Parts: sequence; C-alpha cells; structure tokens
Amino acid sequence: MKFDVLTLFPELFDAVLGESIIGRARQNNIIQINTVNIRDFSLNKHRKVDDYPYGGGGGMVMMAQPICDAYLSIAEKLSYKPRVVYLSPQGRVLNQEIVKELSTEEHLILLCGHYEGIDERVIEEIVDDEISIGDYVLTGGELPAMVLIDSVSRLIPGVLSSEESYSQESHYEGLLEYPQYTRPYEFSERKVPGVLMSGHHENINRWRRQQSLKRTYLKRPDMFERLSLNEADRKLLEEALKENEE
Ligand SMILES: CC(C)(C)c1cccc(C(=O)NCC2(NC(=O)c3cccc4nocc34)CCCC2)c1
Repeated sequence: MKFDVLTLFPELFDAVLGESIIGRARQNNIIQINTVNIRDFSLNKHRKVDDYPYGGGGGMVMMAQPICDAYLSIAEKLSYKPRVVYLSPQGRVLNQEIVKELSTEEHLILLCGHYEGIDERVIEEIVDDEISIGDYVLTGGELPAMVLIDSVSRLIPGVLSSEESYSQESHYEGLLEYPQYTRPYEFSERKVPGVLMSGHHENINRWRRQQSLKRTYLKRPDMFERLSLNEADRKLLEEALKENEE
C-alpha cells in the first residue's frame, strides 16, 4: 500500500508516522508513505500557494495550479490513475466501513487543505473522494490525513503483529471495549472483578461480551442500533441492565 500526501507541511508527517506500528510497517516496506510539498510547485518567486477569494470575504484560498502540478508530478509517472482523496469538512465522515474500503486500494493520494480551503476546480479536476474525520473546525487536513493513514494501515496484512491484530478483530465487530484490567490486583482500594480472576474462560467471555453490549447500548446508542443481536446477546444485555437498575 502506497500513500502519497500532498501537503504544505510534509515535516508534520515524519514526526507522527515514523513511530511504532506505522513506523515499523514503513521500515518493512509493507506500506510506503511519501509526502509532496505543494509549495515546491508554486510558479511564484515568493513560493506563494494561496490567494484572495474571488467574491471577497476574509481568509485565503489555496490556488489550483500548485496542487494540480504536485498531483501530476506523481500521476504522470503511473500507468494507472491512483484514487485521490481530499480530506475535507464536506466529505463523508470516516468510519471503519470506509476504512476497510480504502484499505483495498494499492495506492492512495491524500490531499490536505489549508487556509479556508482549496480552489473548487481542483476538486472537479482530480479529486475522486472527499472524506471528513468529523464535524469540528480544524486548521488543516494534515491531522485528518494521519488519522486516515493510521486506520487504513492497520488493516493492511503484515502491519499488525498477531498480538496487535487481536485487538483489531474485537474492535471491528462494532462493539465498544469491555473494561480492561492489569496488575496490580488492588489499586487505590479498587479490586479487579472476581470473574476475571476465576480462570473460568466461558464465564470470562460471557462477562466481557455482556459489558461490551451494555457499554455500547448506554454510551453509543447510534452504534448500538446498527447491531443485529441474537437472542443470547439480548438476554445478556437485559440481565446487565437489570443489574444497573438494582
Ligand atoms: C461544519 C464544520 C465541519 C465544523 C466546518 C465547516 C466549515 C469549515 C470547517 C473547517 O474546519 N475548515 C477548515 C479546514 N478543515 C478541514 O480540513 C477539516 C475539518 C474537519 C474535518 C476534516 N476532515 O478532513 C479535513 C477536515 C478546511 C480547509 C483547511 C482546514 C469545518
């Protein structure tokens, strides 16, 4: 899997994506992450990449020419047209389903906006997908691009060790995590739930699933309503919620 990131701030990526799981995957060449500095394609002697918006109003807009030339510097070498994703507030909001869809691509070009946004003709000319990481105001598309790279890379075979990929499956089922505990057994007068100390794996799994169902129901009703529960799960949840009332 190859990511080419078109950005005004390439150095941001090395700091964040050079570490841990993603850093190891890059070293093992399982994924490649290449950044292209849009400013290198400015035709202006002051390396200007933004200009005043037509129609007036505050803020600046990223010009089309440097972005499209940065894109061409990659695309012209390829025999295929790589999928171009513009990280944008107008995009469809990223979720695990979209992450899975993106992870099937061999090569993604990620475009990061800045200032008030980019000239609309860039979107018409080269963008295939607009994706947002959520509804809040950000400074640029760089952090969203890193979020996308992190989430997609975790699905690429070989990126996660067997240990790490365990967590991937449990998360992916669309349920929230059950409560996690590790040593010591007692911390600030709080003990670990007895069932986890019993060594009774069937009861432990039952308790964990019950906790996940209860948490998802209580904390994320939007996520819960997308679940299709079987009879056993429904009973587990009922029992857990009854305990809550007592
Ligand atoms: C309604 C609401 C979503 C709050 C809204 C309305 C209007 C503008 C903005 C806003 O944040 N504009 C600034 C920029 N934002 C993003 O790039 C960006 C923001 C959020 C999620 C993202 N996922 O990818 C890229 C994202 C666009 C150009 C430079 C940064 C946000």
